[in-house]
Amino acid sequence: MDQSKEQRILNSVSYNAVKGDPESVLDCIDNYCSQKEWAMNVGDEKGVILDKVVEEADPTIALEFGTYVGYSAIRIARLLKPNARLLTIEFNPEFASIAREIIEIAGLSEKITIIEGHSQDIIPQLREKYQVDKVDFVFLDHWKERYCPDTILLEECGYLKKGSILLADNIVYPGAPDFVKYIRSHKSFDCTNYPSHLEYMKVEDAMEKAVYMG
Ligand SMILES: O=C(NCCCOCn1ccc2cnccc21)c1cc(-c2ccc(F)cc2)cc(O)c1O
Ligand SMILES: [Mg+2]
Repeated sequence: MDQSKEQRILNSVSYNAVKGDPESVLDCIDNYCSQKEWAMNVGDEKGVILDKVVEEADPTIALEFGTYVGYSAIRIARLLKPNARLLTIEFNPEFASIAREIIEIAGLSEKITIIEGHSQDIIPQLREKYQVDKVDFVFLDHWKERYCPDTILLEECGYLKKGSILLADNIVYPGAPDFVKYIRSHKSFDCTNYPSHLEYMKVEDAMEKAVYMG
């Protein structure tokens, strides 16, 4: 059976990256996806914005929706302080298993927990099953129509505290108009837009940061 694009990305990382070196894994994925096959990683341009917001948040508990092959999970986890951890949710089992291998190559398996399932089912389980009390940083990069309902669910479940930072990918392309409308009009969120480009393309895109004010 033909290999998937995601399997080919894993092959490239496994062959070219330096084991235990997250930067070399990120560079390998960016090189492969800009030169060989486009893939929906946040990429190196928007990745710099992600880095800056993660550094600003300096999270103890970080949450990500949309693991894919683990690129942004590695980007986030490489910046976390010693006892901090990232929980990342992926609903596609093939993607989850490929991400697990790529994260292992990056040497970040101890800091990252991949949870397989749908965000709407996992979010209510985070407290009991994953000992999560509050979430300091959330990266939204899954189905764009889930950004808004999942933000509401996070708030309703009481995971957001004063200063919790949300960062959403693909605000322009593919776009998340209902999320943007909701978050910018919500009195408890302080929003900032970061214009950028779609990963590996000249197409316009943007990220939106929303700080929860309690
Ligand atoms: O669609 C995208 N991402 C989402 C994947 C599925 O996510 C599903 N998914 C992952 C956890 C999870 C948890 N619960 C439910 C669904 C859950 C996505 C798409 C594009 C894109 C841009 C241009 C194109 F021509 C085609 C595609 C770019 C991006 O940066 C993206 O992030
Ligand atoms: Mg994205």
